[in-house]
Order: sequence, then C-alpha cells, then structure tokens
Amino acid sequence: MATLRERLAEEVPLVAVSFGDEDAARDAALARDLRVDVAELRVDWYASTQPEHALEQVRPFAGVPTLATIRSKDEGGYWAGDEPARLRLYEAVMPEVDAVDVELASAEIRPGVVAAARAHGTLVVLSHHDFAATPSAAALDSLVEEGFAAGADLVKISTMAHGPDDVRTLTELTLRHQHRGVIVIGMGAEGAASRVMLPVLGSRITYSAMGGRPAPGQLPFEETVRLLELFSPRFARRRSGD
Ligand SMILES: O=C1C[C@@](O)(C(=O)O)C[C@@H](O)[C@@H]1O
Repeated sequence: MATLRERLAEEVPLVAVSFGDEDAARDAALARDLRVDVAELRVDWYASTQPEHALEQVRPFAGVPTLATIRSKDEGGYWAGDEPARLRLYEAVMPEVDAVDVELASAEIRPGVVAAARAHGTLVVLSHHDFAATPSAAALDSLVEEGFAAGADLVKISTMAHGPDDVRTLTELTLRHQHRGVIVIGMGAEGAASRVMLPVLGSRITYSAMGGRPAPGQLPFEETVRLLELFSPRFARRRSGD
C-alpha cells in the first residue's frame, strides 16, 4: 500500500475515519477490511493520557495510514491535560504514525510538534476549527498563509456552514489553494455537501463516520466513498485499482 505522503502527492481525495480507544484491534481490522484511506487516531478521546496507553492503541493500525490528533477543548476536542503533557504525547506517538494534526492556535506547543515531526519525517497538519461560523475569505486566507509559514504540509480549515454563502466561501478557498495541500470542511447540515464536493475540487482529506463521535454533518464512511466514486473518476479509479 502506498504511504500517506505518496497518496497525497497523487492529489486524489482521501477518506478518513476517526477512531478512539474502545477496541483498537477491532477498529484496525475494520480500517483494513474497508480500505479506509486514513485512520485519524483521536488520542484526545482516549481513556488514559499515558504515552504507553496511546502507543498500545496506535500499534494495531500498522500498515494503515495514520494521523494522530490530540484536539484541544478550545477547538472542539477532549484534551483535559496541560500543554507540556500534550506535547510529550505527540512526541511519543510521532514515530508510529504517518501524520499529526495540531491546531494553528496552539502557540505553546505548535513549534515543538512541527520540530518533532520534521525529525521523524512525519507529516504535519496545522488546523483551524470554528464551530460557530465561517470567517471571511480574507481571514481564512491569512490562516492558510500562517499555516504554511509555520511548516504545515497540509493546512486544514473546518468551519460551521450556515448556508450557501458559507459553502461558497469554503469552495473558493479550496480552489484558491488546491495545489498547495489544503483540507477544507464545511461543518453542520448546511455544509454536508462540502464533505464530498470540496474533495472533488481539491481538498485532500474528507472525514467520515464509522460509529465513534461523528462531527457535525459528517456522512458515514461507505456513503462518502460511494458519492466520491460517483463524482470523482480519479477517486473511483484509485479505489478500484487498490
Ligand atoms: O478536524 C477534523 C475535522 C472534523 O472536525 C470534521 O468536521 O470532520 C472531524 C475531526 O475528527 C477532525 O480532526
């Protein structure tokens, strides 16, 4: 199977599923059987914040492209510890995963996460989430620039979409930056179409649900794959050629 880096270079959308630590062996087997493109390991959902516990959950996914996320509460996650402990946990899982995702706004640990990722050859997603609204195009452009300047391989923008104007803002953002490596998501019911449409237009990863704790507007994994096979011939070709 191609590595995540190779897959991203193809510029064909990837479908991610987020997993916690309920049953990592079961989830890893599911991810393999259903050919999930990226397993997002939501370390902030784990019952224990001990590095050894996290590593035990990560290891069964060997062979599946993985993205470790330890999301702050400020941006919709569950991390309850302090920032030094969060950085230590990122550093502990770094050698075992293909990519990590940390918020652009997490100024205290972001440089440390980027430096550790560079040292291990791990990809870095720098992300921004807004669960209330979609900011202006200019504000979103500055976040994208800030992300790449800070060393992101991918910049992720995930904002609440309240209607067609927000979906248009996110669509135009995707088109402006599509070859640089962006992930753009319109959350909520009004944004649901963006989870299929924006990957067709160049957003690199779309997140889908398989149990767990679905984000607002997420579609089930199999539905996401079916719709992308319909609308993205390149995606359909890659899936059938796997
Ligand atoms: O940031 C994202 C995107 C997401 O919030 C979504 O809306 O699909 C789901 C999260 O697991 C992931 O880290």
